[in-house]
Order: sequence, then C-alpha cells, then structure tokens
Amino acid sequence: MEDVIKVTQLSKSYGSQKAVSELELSVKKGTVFGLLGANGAGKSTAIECILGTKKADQGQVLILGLNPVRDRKSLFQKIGVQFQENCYQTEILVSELCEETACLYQSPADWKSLCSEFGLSGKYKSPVKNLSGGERQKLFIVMALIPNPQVVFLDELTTGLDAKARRDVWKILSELKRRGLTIFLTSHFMDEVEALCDQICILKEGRAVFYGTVGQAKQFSGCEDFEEAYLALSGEEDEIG
Ligand SMILES: Nc1ncnc2c1ncn2[C@@H]1O[C@H](COP(=O)(O)OP(=O)(O)OP(=O)(O)O)[C@@H](O)[C@H]1O
Repeated sequence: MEDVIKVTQLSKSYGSQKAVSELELSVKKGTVFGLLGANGAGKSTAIECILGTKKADQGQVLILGLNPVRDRKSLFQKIGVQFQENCYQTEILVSELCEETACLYQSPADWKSLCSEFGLSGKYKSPVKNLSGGERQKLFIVMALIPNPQVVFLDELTTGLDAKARRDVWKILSELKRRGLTIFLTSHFMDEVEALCDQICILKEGRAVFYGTVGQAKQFSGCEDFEEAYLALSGEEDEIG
C-alpha cells in the first residue's frame, strides 16, 4: 500500500522550546491516522509543519509524493484542511463561504450535499458568525471536504459537537474512508480515536512516545481500556496524580 503521507525526522522549536522533535510517521492510503497528546504536546505544530504552513527546523515531508512547500499549488488541489479556527469575512453567509471555497478548486464536491450530510441544510442563509459553536465546527469539516480531497487533515475533529453530531461525523468519515479517503486527525476524545483510527502516534513534549494501533497501545500499556492506556502512555495521568 502506498504512503500518502511520509514524515521523516521533523523538528520544530520556538526559541528554546522544542515543540516537535524528530517526528517520523507514515500514513497509508484509505486509512485514518490519529496524532494524539496532551494540550501543548505539539500536535498543531506538527500538522502545520507537515502542511508547510509553518516552517520546520529540519525534516522531510511528502504528501501524495509532493513537497508541501515546493509543490504547494498542486498539493492545494488534492488535500483538505480543517483548522481549529478559520478566517472569514464577518458578515459572510454559509452559502457564500461554501461557494467561495468551491470556486478555488478544479473539481469540488457538491457543497450542498455535504452541508445536508452534516445537518446544515437549513443554515445556508445564516451568517457564519451566527452559527452555534458545533454548527461552525461542522461547517469547517464541510469546507475541508469541498476540495474533494484525496487526503484530509482534521485538527480537533469534533471538539464542541454534541454526542449525536459526533456519531454522525464518525459515520460520514468512515464512509469517506471506505471510498479511499486518507484521514489525518487530532482528537482529545479516545472513544473517537478508538472508533476511527487505524494507526495512532502519541506525542509527549513533542516526542513520539507511542506509535501503532489502538490494540497495541492497550497491550503495550497493560490497560484494557483505551483511555486508560492513552493516559498512561501520554503521561497525562502523572500530571493529574
Ligand atoms: N507561535 C508560538 N510561539 C511560541 N510557542 C508556541 C507557539 N505555538 C505553540 N507554541 C508552544 O509549543 C508547544 C506545542 O504547541 P501546540 O499548539 O503544537 O500543541 P498542541 O498539542 O496542538 O496543543 P492543544 O492540544 O492544546 O491544541 C506548546 O508548549 C506551545 O505553548
């Protein structure tokens, strides 16, 4: 199976603070990869360096065989990105934002079907700023899928969504994965990670402390429950205790 994402020896510091250290990972086509870790562990920095929106100090990244910095233009057409915050004009309507986004891509997905899948069809004429936190989060996932991407990056996938909306998002992503979409996500919800991820990497202070499957994480930690395994491996348990 081909590597859709390949990261080698990726490092990034902010002054003397090492945010990501010598990160190595690879993601196969049609799989879901979860980058996990406590607040401040380095997940967003890693994603931004992988996407080339932040300059890494060292390391190599290939997405679909392309270099995200050098091949930015061609890669832009093939990937989708959901950030924790998006920039948009203050008064823009949901329909306008979706249309403007779709215009940027050569073969965009039908944004109206995406909105309807995500339960947003009644909101086309609402200003984005009037959406609830959860609705806005769903809209950002829709925007990441509008490019009709081969690979999608979802940072804090379902933060702010209610229980039903989270399940709905999982179902949609599982279906997209079945159709061959490769998904790279970060999440603080271990039930979500267990339901979706084929491979995970747990970061602690910028370093990978575990890399493998959810099953292997349980085995390695000696915990039957994945959240317990995650807490033990990520070191979050130490901080609480
Ligand atoms: N622009 C910046 N300048 C200085 N330090 C930064 C900057 N961005 C992040 N950091 C620091 O780098 C470390 C990693 O931050 P990062 O945002 O990558 O973590 P994260 O795992 O995504 O956290 P969260 O789960 O809270 O979103 C943290 O210690 C953070 O304070």
